[in-house]
Amino acid sequence: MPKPKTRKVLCDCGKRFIDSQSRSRHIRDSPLHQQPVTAAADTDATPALAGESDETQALSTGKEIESVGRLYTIKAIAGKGKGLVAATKILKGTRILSEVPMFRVPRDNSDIEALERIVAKEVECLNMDQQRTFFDLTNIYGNAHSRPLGIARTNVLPIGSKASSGGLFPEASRINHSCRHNSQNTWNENIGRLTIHALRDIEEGEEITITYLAITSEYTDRQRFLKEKFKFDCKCELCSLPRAQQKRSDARLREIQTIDSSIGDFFWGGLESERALHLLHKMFGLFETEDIWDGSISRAYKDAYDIAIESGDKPRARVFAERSYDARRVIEGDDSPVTMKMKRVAEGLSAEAQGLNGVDFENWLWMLPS
Ligand SMILES: C[S@@+](CC[C@H](N)C(=O)[O-])C[C@H]1O[C@@H](n2cnc3c(N)ncnc32)[C@H](O)[C@@H]1O
Repeated sequence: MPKPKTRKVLCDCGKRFIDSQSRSRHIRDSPLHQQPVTAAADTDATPALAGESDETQALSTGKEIESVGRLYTIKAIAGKGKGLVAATKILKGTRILSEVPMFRVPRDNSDIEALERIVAKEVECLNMDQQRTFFDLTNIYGNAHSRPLGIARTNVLPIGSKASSGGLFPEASRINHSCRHNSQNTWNENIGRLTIHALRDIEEGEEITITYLAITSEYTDRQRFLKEKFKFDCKCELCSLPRAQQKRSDARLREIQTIDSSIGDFFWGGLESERALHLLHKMFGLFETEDIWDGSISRAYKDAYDIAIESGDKPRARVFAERSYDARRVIEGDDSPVTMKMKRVAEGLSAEAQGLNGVDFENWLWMLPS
């Protein structure tokens, strides 16, 4: 009976888990990882935008809001209220926007009256322009709360490494959801701003989207969650696939989750490192077919790094650490604490030339037969 290893699986929020399955459950269920919200927007409103985001200080131009940096425009989008649309081609890894919040609120909703008081006080402290921006944001809570609280709960985005608070953002809170999102929102503690990065090249005129889902689940689960929490039927590219393709996509997403769960077995001695790497290699293939380019990529490379380190395999660990770092730079930038940490990890391991290239190198890396 192999002796269980004690190495833990680290979540982006800083919590440690005994295996990847527990981490996945935590990501799925924890409010820490829940994304923003909203309701149908009134498309005629013309908000004055706060001038706190450097790339995107905005000018009101009638029904559309143009950004000075010209990376995006805020405009009405059929069936979605307002949203952000690329004003030019945006390359993968570009920081599309970085914003300080208008104000922060605790994400613990257990004492709703206390929360209501906090929000009311924060709104009172905003200047006139900021108040206009705030009150133009959408409110999916109708009369269930006061309007300020409804808006705050609808649009709050996670802040901080533990995401115990959330922020209200003049522009980032306008970003709509897609299950095949092309951008990623991250709180960057080093610069005290929320950043939005392009996960892939985004064409001029294409909508900029993030995901409101903690993990990409199957079609029916996605639809149920988005309807319950965000009050809309998702008709994104993935959700609009013909039924047969939808089923194949669901099967791939299930397989990704199964592999993610089994990787944890390695750390308990229930899976050989070679088998664990083969599974991760398969998962990368599934990511590619499913067009997934988000934090899953850097997390999977980090898992591969952990496996190599646990096996005392520094040459592979170095390559996986570098790849995790590269993937992290794309979604968060060089100045994020997580990226910087991964860079230090990679640099702490010496590079060993394998004398291999292309397919041969990949076969060596993933322990595949040549
Ligand atoms: C945080 S807000 C996004 C900005 C919002 N569209 C606005 O006009 O301010 C989230 C809300 O936008 C709408 N929304 C977001 N993504 C959507 C989508 N893919 N399809 C339809 N509506 C969407 C929903 O009403 C959702 O509750």
